[in-house]
Amino acid sequence: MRPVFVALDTANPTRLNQLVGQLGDPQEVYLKLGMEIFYGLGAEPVRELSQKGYKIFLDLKLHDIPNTVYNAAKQIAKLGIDYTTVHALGGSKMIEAAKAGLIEGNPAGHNLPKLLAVTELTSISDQVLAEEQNCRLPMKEQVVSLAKTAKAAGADGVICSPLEVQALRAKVGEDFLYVTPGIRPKTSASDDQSRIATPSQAKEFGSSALVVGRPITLASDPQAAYEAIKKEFN
Ligand SMILES: O=C(O)c1cc(=O)[nH]c(=O)n1[C@@H]1O[C@H](COP(=O)(O)O)[C@@H](O)[C@H]1O
Repeated sequence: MRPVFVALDTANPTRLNQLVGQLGDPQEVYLKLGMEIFYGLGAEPVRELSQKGYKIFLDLKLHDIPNTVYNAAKQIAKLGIDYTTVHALGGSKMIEAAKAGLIEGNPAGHNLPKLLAVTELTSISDQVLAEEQNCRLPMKEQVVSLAKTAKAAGADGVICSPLEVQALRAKVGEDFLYVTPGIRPKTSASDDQSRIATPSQAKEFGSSALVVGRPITLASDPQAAYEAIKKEFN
C-alpha cells in the first residue's frame, strides 16, 4: 500500500487527539505534522505520536543558510521522525547540510529520516511562477530542474503536484520519491491549491505517496473520507 499522509493542520490538542483517534491502527497510519502544530504545541505531540508507532512526517520546510539548516535538521532528527522537508530553492549546499544534520542527529537504531525537498508549492500557479517569481521556465521544467538539484544533493525525494510526476519519473528517475499534496477528490473544493489532482489521477501519474489535509480533516466523517482516498489511490 502506498502511503496517504494525513495533514493534521491544527493547534488544538483536543481536535488533534480526536482526529488521530479516528484514523486507525498507529502501525498503519501516516501522519503529517506541520508548522501549525509545531509552533502552537511544540515538539511534544511529535514525540508522543512517534512513540505510539505512527509514521511521522514532520513538515517544517526549512529554508535558511546551510549552517542554520544543518543544526535545525540535527534537532529534528532527534525527535525520532520518519520524513521531513526543506525547500529545494534553498540550493544544493543547504540540502546537503540538511542531510548531514539528519545523519548526525538521528538516534541510534532509528531509521534515517527521509529528506524531501519541496519544489514549487502546489498553491503556485503557472502565472505566479512567471509573473511573481520571474521564472523563465514553464512549471514542469522548473520542478524537474529543482528535483535534479535535490537528488544530486542527497534528498530522498521531492514534494510536487501529481501533474508533474510523469515528467519527473522520466527525467529524474524511478529511484526517487514523488510525494504529492494538492489532492482533491472530485467533490472537494480546491481551496488555496492551484495544481490539483484527484487520488485516482495521482495514482495514474505515479505519485509515490499522497498528502491530504482538509478533504479528510474537514469532512463530516474523516475516517470514511480517509478510507475512500486510500482506496482510490491504491
Ligand atoms: O510540504 C507539503 O506538505 C506541502 C507542499 C506543497 O507544495 N503543498 C502543500 O499543500 N503542502 C502541504 O500539504 C497539506 C495540504 O493540505 P490540504 O490542502 O488541506 O489537503 C498542507 O499541510 C500543506 O502544508
